[in-house]
Amino acid sequence: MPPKKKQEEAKKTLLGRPGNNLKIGIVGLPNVGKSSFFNTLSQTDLGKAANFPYATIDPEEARIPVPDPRFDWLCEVYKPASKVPAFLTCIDIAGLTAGASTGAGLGNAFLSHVRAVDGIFQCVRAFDDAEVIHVEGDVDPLRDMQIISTELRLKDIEWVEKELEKHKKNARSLGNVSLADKAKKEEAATVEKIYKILTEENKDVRKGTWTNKEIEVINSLTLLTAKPITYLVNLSERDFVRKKNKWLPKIKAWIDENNPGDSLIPFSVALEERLVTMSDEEKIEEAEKLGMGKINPSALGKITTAGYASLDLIRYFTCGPDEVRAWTIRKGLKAPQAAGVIHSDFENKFVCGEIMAFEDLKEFGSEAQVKANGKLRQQGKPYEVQDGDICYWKSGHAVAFLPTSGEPRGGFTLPYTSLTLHALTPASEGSPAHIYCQVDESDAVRLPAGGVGENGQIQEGLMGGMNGHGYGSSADGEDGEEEYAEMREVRLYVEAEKLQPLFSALSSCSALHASLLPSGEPSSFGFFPSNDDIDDGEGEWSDADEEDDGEQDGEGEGEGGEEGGAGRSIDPVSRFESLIDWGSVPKPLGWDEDAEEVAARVEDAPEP
Ligand SMILES: Nc1ncnc2c1ncn2[C@@H]1O[C@H](COP(=O)(O)OP(=O)(O)OP(=O)(O)O)[C@@H](O)[C@H]1O
Ligand SMILES: [Mg+2]
Repeated sequence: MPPKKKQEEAKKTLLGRPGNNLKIGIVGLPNVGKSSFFNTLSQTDLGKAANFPYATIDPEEARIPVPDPRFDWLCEVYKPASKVPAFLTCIDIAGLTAGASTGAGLGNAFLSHVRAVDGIFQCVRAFDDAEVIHVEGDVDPLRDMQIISTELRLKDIEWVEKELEKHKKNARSLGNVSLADKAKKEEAATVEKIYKILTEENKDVRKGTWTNKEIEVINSLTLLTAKPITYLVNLSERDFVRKKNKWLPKIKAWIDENNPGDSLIPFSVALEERLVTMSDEEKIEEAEKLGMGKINPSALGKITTAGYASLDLIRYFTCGPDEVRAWTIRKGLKAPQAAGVIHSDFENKFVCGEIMAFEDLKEFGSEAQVKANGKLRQQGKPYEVQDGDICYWKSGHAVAFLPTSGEPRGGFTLPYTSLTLHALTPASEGSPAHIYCQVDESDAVRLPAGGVGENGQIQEGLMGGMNGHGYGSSADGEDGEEEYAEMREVRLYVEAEKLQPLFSALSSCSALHASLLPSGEPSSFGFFPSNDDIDDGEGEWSDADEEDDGEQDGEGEGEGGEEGGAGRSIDPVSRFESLIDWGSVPKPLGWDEDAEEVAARVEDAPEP
């Protein structure tokens, strides 16, 4: 018991709005270079190797690709048709003026824009240029930082005061008994604590020490000073190149004193503006000309990477010949929710993920080698996705893990390691009995060519519209055109006499979709004997890779198997067979040559 509790406590709730679709806002006094910085960001082609669509959502909002050498490496290796890196959504916010919290300048409108973002790039002017007017008269980054810090804190104080009032009003009606009242009191205490941090301790809310419960209260208040800040110090090109500026040490000292731990990145908008139209080679040439050495002189990649990390964002990859793509998620997300950023079906019908770490793929060189070294893992719902994971999600109503060609079980092999079973259609005129399955094509390509297992016939694209039907729908809420087509439906046609071994194999699955069951079955999970019914200690998943536990005694020994035998009260094979009138199976349209033998037998079948 105790260790479990400890573990739960170790899991810290994250500050900030929950979700994966987080935005960072560029904040600063007027005329410090925010818009120029935003423009260079939104024009930049940070993942140059990648041919991605970066989208300017509107003039003030842009999705900026976040550079990642791992992504570049994956693109090299998979050579996919489409490459989609991770993005950071950036918003250009109008300048803030002293007194904004009381309505000066754009005042509250400005602050509501800050409230709407999840993190802050604070642009600090440290360049001298008489031509560029400073609203405060002269260049003084410390004063500017103080102004912004003060305005954000004042606004938070005002906001928290209102909240305190509300709690005080309610307090009189609260008792000591009900749990709800107790929770209200706790919440009031937290609001009190937030107030003290801001007023007495003079700290930003994110610099306080909070319990998970307190963080939930903070998150519900969307406080400005709870948002992470990355300080971007805008230098003249000359100062940036020579790495010298009289303000920098002072700015660092100010941060250490006021907001210890926040990151500081010096850059030069003036230089970035010149670099933005150059190719990578030209940028390096330019750096050499400036005496900076053989480097990419731009700081934009560093900035987006820091902003992405400040929001606790990480990425996992999906890789294949069609697409290599990075998916942005919040740190700490479990597998189903992480899969859900691709498609909500992946979350709602989550089955498992086949996951390898990027480092393992890089070390072993190929997926096959990763697998051979036992580093390709099947992960279930509790798995916390790690930065750099390469994932294949499996979803569906239920998945049957069928033996692959190397490891026959119950005498049946298929060219897929897993099938999601949707429906079993009894024979009708013009069509034999078949099972609608959903297969993950990434499974198929990993297995030997040929496609058809020893005993089954898989026909794709046979019966018109419904076969080979892409399972995709909009993958990404924002740009509805991208389809996620990795999963597809196929019909699996099976010779009558081979049906029994197939069902034997299926009988080792933990669950099947309700439509596969005889009508009147109470639940899709109750069809096969549950673990409680059978005394065989079989785990929840039956997987071809799993060690045989003795129950599959027919393994590799051809037809029939012994499933449904000793210890099982239900015989799945006869149940399935009772569903189908195999005697009336006519030759299906377009039955291909591979299936000739099958077709002949089907034709020979006696008329009903
Ligand atoms: N490092 C730099 N060196 C010299 N000039 C710069 C530098 N950075 C920005 N500028 C100049 O400062 C001026 C103001 O920049 P910009 O319009 O981007 O500021 P802003 O912060 O967006 O202002 P506002 O709050 O009014 O929208 C521009 O003329 C820009 O070219
Ligand atoms: Mg601007």
